[in-house]
Amino acid sequence: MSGSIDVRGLSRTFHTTVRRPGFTGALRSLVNPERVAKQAVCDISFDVAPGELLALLGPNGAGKSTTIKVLTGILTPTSGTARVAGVVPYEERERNARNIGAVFGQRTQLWWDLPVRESFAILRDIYEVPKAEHAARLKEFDDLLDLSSFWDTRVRHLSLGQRVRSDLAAALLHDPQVVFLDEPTIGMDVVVKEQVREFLRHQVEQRGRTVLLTTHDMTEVERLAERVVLINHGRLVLDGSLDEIRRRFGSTWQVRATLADAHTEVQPLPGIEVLRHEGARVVFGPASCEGADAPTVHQALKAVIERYEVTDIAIDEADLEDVMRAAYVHAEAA
Ligand SMILES: Nc1ncnc2c1ncn2[C@@H]1O[C@H](COP(=O)(O)OP(=O)(O)OP(=O)(O)O)[C@@H](O)[C@H]1O
Repeated sequence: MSGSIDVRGLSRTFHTTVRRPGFTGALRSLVNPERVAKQAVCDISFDVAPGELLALLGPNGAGKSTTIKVLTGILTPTSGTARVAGVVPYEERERNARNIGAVFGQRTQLWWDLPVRESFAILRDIYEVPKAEHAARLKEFDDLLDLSSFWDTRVRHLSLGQRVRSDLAAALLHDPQVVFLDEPTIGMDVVVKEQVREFLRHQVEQRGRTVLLTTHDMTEVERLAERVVLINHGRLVLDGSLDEIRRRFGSTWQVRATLADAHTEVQPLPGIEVLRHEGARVVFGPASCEGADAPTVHQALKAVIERYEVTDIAIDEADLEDVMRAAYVHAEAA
């Protein structure tokens, strides 16, 4: 389907040669190489609807980049299938390249020794974008990303933030339906990060582009994504909206209460534990971080106020960083 991503039972194994230590080890490795298999992605399935922004999350080495490399046609899967805008990326790389744009935050697809604007012109010719359309799009991107202040500079002299903004523009100049972004704002300052996020929001909300994003930045996830897919050790462990994930793993709240009478005997409440108790100060938390019975922070607040006479009460809600940490811990234990 136009603009959609469809991944079914995708697996990718890498075979590498282990280098034995020392000089004799190196010689033995040369004569009798020891091969090990690493399953980077294992039987994952998910889809992204046209016009949706999905965040693909997971700890280091989880298999996110490998997945993106398959979807951009750089890698062939060991088994399973992938379709991007109706095209099998690793079978029809050129056709896929016309439908997609990709930014790998750590690398550039621009010509190192050319000024940015010349790289844009080369890409215009490669993708056969009409001149007027190219100029109009460049103007639109300049308004959002402030490119003209540095687009006559050679790529090798750009700062990281300038380079990634240029890469983003370059990836989208041929107006692809699907955009892959692998840690696009890594190492950027907060102002540039926000500029890039605003640009991406525009691409999704105004231009209806489909975006698959990997990031370790939870603020980015919170600002941009409605749905996330979490992978761990190459396996998909979670696929849901941010709201669902918060409901499931976000019960790491604490309710801090000051009791009117410091001698009150404090007992746990249904689904609520006493985490700390010193004189009049009591900290309550969820008895379990999962399950349908775990009370929400608001239910806990109500329960504490109904049960105890308090002179002061405050809540600390879990932020997305805590929620994802709980989800990772759950994935690790599964
Ligand atoms: N070309 C390769 N050859 C051998 N192993 C590889 C290759 N590429 C990736 N791997 C391994 O596959 C696993 C998944 O790597 P991948 O780069 O997909 O993870 P990631 O989720 O993107 O991690 P990060 O968040 O650190 O970027 C890792 O264990 C990695 O070492």
